[in-house]
Amino acid sequence: MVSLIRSSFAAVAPRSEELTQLFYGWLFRIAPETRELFPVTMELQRTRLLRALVHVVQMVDRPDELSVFLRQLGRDHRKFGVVGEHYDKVGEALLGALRETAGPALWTHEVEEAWTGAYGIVAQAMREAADAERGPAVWMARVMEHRRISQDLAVVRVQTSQPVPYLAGQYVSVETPQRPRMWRSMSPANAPGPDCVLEFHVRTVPGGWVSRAIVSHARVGDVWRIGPPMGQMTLDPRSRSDLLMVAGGTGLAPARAIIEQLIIDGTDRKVALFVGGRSWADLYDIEALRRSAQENPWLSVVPVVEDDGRPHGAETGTVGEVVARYGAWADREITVSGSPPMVRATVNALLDAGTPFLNIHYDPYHTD
Ligand SMILES: NC(=O)C1=CN([C@@H]2O[C@H](COP(=O)(O)OP(=O)(O)OC[C@H]3O[C@@H](n4cnc5c(N)ncnc54)[C@H](O)[C@@H]3O)[C@@H](O)[C@H]2O)C=CC1
Repeated sequence: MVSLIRSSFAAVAPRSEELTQLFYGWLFRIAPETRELFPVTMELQRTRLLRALVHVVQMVDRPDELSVFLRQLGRDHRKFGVVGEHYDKVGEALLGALRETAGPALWTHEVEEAWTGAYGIVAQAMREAADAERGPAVWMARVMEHRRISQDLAVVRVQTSQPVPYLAGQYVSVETPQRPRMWRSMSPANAPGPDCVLEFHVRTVPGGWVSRAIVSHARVGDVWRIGPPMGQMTLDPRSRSDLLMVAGGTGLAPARAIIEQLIIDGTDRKVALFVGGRSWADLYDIEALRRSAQENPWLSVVPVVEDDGRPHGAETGTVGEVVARYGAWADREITVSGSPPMVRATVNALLDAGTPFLNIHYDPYHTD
């Protein structure tokens, strides 16, 4: 089943635009009521289905991780008001769109059976997790601070009335009043605490409807909706290994949350944090990080910039290149967070340096 899914998906992937248009067209035809679950403009939404599909296909031979991801996704979809029968309609639309995009030569009976079986497993895992969940589908959060760090970057702190049950390093989805129904992933930059405060670091991304609205227009008093925690880039409570964290830009947020958690736990694990920016000005939190390294001898912080950073004591290059120059870090548990190209480049540089793949943790994280 795995190889049939992979090979047929590889064949339709170059026509992803056609596939997603067909899928949504099909879905809204057979289940018109689902249209109102999506934003008014579908432009950005289209790529999201495909990304989720790619992610599932990539993990299909790693059932444990896939199952955690699907259960989180199922719980997350409760916030949309997704109900059981929507899963059947989505399956029908997905298979129909795949069949039409693939064409009869590729879409054999065996391929159809493989996809039907795989979709059944995915939908069942999501539904079961959603049905079993007793906690809230969303948390209401009030913006209590909006600090504009630069033209394109803001730090926003929100407070929920109930604790959001996340672990340091995880991310949540967020919806703001400026952009209804446009949910975006964001990693809290702080460890969970009794004050129910979550801190987010938001940089405007090109064409970023939500990120620009947050940086420029979010106000104290706004009420955001927060979805349940997602992601597997968390501390393994059984592990005693030292850590290496590689963070690019605002990908610093989850690394910062993990460091805060280690401080709370009174760790004795050594932690090396490589924090990258394109230029020195991008390393918006470097002073606080350096102070933290002075106070906590187990923490070392290495700033990395792409342009010549020597005057500031920064290393030069992309953060992945620089970290791999130090060797394989084979005895460390490793987290990588940042833009998808940065994560890809960093993981590849580490693998080339000889790092065991299983030591590297990262999440499928997109902000658009
Ligand atoms: N859990 C996670 O993984 C999180 C990810 N993010 C993501 O992090 C990103 C941060 O973006 P910005 O702050 O604009 O930082 P940025 O895109 O300017 O990247 C800064 C760092 O990443 C490296 N980098 C960027 N593109 C690269 C490439 N193609 N190959 C190799 N290295 C590359 C740069 O050399 C620099 O060290 C956003 O895409 C955001 O969605 C943010 C929070 C959490």
